[in-house]
Amino acid sequence: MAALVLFGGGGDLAMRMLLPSLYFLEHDGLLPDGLKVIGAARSDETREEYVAKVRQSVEAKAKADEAWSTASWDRMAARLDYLAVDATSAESLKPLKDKVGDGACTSFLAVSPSLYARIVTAMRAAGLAEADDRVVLEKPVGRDLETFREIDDAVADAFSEPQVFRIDHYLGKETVQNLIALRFGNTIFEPLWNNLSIDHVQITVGETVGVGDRWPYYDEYGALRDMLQNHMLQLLCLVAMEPPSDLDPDSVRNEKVKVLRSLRPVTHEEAGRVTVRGQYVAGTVEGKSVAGYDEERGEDSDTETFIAVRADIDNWRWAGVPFFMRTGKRLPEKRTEIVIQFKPVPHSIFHGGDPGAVQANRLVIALQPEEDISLSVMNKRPGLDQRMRLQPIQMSLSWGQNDKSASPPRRRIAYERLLLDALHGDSTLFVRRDEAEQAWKWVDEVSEAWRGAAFKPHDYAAGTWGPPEADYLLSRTGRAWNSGDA
Ligand SMILES: NC(=O)C1=CN([C@@H]2O[C@H](COP(=O)(O)OP(=O)(O)OC[C@H]3O[C@@H](n4cnc5c(N)ncnc54)[C@H](OP(=O)(O)O)[C@@H]3O)[C@@H](O)[C@H]2O)C=CC1
Ligand SMILES: O=C1O[C@H](COP(=O)(O)O)[C@@H](O)[C@H](O)[C@H]1O
Repeated sequence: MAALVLFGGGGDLAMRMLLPSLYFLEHDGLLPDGLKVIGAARSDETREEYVAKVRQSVEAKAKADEAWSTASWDRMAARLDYLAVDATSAESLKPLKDKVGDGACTSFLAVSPSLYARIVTAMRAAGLAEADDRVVLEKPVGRDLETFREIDDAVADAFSEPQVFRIDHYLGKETVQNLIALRFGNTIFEPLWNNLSIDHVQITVGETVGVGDRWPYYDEYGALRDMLQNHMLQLLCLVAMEPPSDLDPDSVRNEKVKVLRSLRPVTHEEAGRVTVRGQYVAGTVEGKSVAGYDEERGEDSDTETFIAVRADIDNWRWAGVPFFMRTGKRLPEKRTEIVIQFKPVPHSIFHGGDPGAVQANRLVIALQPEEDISLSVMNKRPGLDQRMRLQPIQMSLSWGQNDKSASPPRRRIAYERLLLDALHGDSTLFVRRDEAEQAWKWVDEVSEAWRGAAFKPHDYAAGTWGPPEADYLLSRTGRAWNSGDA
């Protein structure tokens, strides 16, 4: 790969995530030899101004991670270039093509998705969509199945599917990949990974941040389209998919598509029972008073900033196993986790005295704030009690737990893995067109089921775990969300 072009190279995503990721890859000697990195946006800046801006952002992040080295930065700076372009105009992109030269080019569209169709059309006319070139698209592509198809048709006119890399940055997170290792690199879990042993699955993505200045985008999308359509359904797929025959992109993605196709549609009649919408009002988060969503936006809105859903997967493995998902802004904690709740023992021999003496096993795959995989198992409480007493203990299955002397590897930005894979042409951790279509189809059904006043979002105070209805979603089935205390 000769060049990586960052359209929107001066924007928030590029400055906070992409360029620091490229620096870390450079620091670890992982960038391809000779790769040029070209920022491209409309702002009229010189190369020197752009490089200085990038340095500021990268240095702060690298120093915080104790990975700053001027030698690494000098190598990275030598690759950097900038060109002022209007990426929607083929004429404007011609000088960019000259800068890229004849080698293969990967273009990352870190711009508003509303520009994607026009940009890829212009790229094609400017010679930036040749057979060896690739394009990386940020989510959300479209707002529903129809708009996804409109944009993706334009992409498909310029690039063939193997050249298209649709990013879902959750797939670049280390623990998400570790889930694949856990499931398919061990024999002990797979025989239990079905409706005979698993009671239910929970996926929580809790954020303390509010929507703030992002409301022009967010108000049109809401939590359903911003988080559930992509990150959360991807996590669900990785938990629920059948073992692929290998790790080839199509083998993995074929299995994920099968899961998405097996999701039971949410009907208008069922929506009140299996979905909960919420919107934060003023409250307190991490000790600070914060405004409600409507106040941030400046007028009333029916956009949900919280969603909880019960999804059912209609296939042999998962029949009768609900997947509960919830995500929201202004929740009490930044906590992202997958909980696999196993069934209780069929008959307890440990009775009397201890209420709930035998607790069912629980596998918690934590992605944030810490990465960890832990399994709760029952253990004898030490002592000479006449009746044997049990207690749950947490077995950590994470890296480094057995070697306390080893310092853990730096926690990588999810984009490091994904940028590297895109540069190498490996699309295993990227979303294929039919996968995105299936996810939109299910999400469109949910959105359609919400028609009518009954489905306006419930208020929840900022700093709480959403409206009480989200707890009823589980409690009415005799279950409860993981409190995260264990
Ligand atoms: N920020 C984040 O954390 C996340 C962002 N995303 C997605 O990433 C994408 C970018 O988001 P974000 O960085 O926040 O957005 P910003 O608004 O911060 O940046 C957009 C960039 O696009 C450039 N731009 C706009 N129009 C053109 C044009 N016609 N030609 C060339 N460049 C143009 C702007 O620069 P200029 O005005 O100089 O042209 C700017 O650099 C979006 O798709 C977003 O949904 C996804 C997940 C997280
Ligand atoms: O894509 C998005 O993700 C972030 C959450 O990402 P995380 O890696 O910090 O969990 C979310 O805040 C944002 O609204 C959404 O667009």
